[in-house]
Amino acid sequence: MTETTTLRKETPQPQDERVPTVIVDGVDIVYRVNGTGAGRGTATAALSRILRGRKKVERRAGVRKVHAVRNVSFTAYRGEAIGLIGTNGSGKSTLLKAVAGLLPTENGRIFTDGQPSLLGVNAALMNDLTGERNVKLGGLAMGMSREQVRDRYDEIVDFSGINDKGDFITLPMRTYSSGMGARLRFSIAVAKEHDVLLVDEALATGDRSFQKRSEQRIKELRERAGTVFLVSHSNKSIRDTCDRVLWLERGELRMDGPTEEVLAAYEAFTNPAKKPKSPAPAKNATKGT
Ligand SMILES: Nc1ncnc2c1ncn2[C@@H]1O[C@H](COP(=O)(O)OP(=O)(O)OP(=O)(O)O)[C@@H](O)[C@H]1O
Repeated sequence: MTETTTLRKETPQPQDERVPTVIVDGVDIVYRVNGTGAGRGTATAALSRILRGRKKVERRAGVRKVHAVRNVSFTAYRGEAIGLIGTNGSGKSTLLKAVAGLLPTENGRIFTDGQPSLLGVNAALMNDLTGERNVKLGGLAMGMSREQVRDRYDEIVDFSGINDKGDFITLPMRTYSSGMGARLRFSIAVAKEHDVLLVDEALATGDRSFQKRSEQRIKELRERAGTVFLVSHSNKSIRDTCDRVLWLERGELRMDGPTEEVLAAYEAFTNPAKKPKSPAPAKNATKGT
């Protein structure tokens, strides 16, 4: 189970002492996918899963396991912006959801300081309500008071740029393009200060000027002592926003270090043609992945 606990030390620490905000300790995450076993999806099958041992039921029902995150450990500190990179299906979103407390861990533990907030491009706003109603309800849902929402409303709408091309904020969200919807979700989420903010690809959806504003906002959030995690396939966004990068591949943590160092290794991995010239590998050498 994901645990939330206070990590601040009781005794006063020197100013430059780093304060851990997220500790991920030997974490494995496994999805279970129902296969072709009889009765799958029925109420009876669900009841029998509860009543019988998990392993036996899994075998009978043809449950397949997907081991999405494997023995991952790291510590994040207050004030850090950490990029999560890796090829498709490497476990980035899964790890982020687990840090947010939305997925249980199979092994290992996750400790967080404060309540992490996960901002994904699919974060739920209500399509039939106007942008205006969504800003208000979204703000309240994040724990802002009515006054705070009222005070910040114009700022949120301006930041989103939704009204740049006309009065769209009073139209239902279903009339927005996917980029506009993502921008509004991001703008609502960053209106509040977060202890730990988890951003899943949100930056990649906006246009360049929105990306610039988002990067600036992430920097401000960091300066106000939060920790930001950013999952992105845009190496440029990661470079512009993060000072540390975790590289996941096939669920394993391949590298954890300064942005430039990790990105250089990742770029060499994803685009070997660009690798700096090195001596030709010996014939029959095993290819690493
Ligand atoms: N709900 C799910 N049920 C079963 N398997 C899942 C589920 N979600 C993800 N997976 C599997 O877990 C693995 C990691 O997926 P995840 O979405 O975390 O990767 P990712 O690095 O975020 O990928 P991408 O860059 O494509 O968004 C993949 O093999 C994927 O198929």
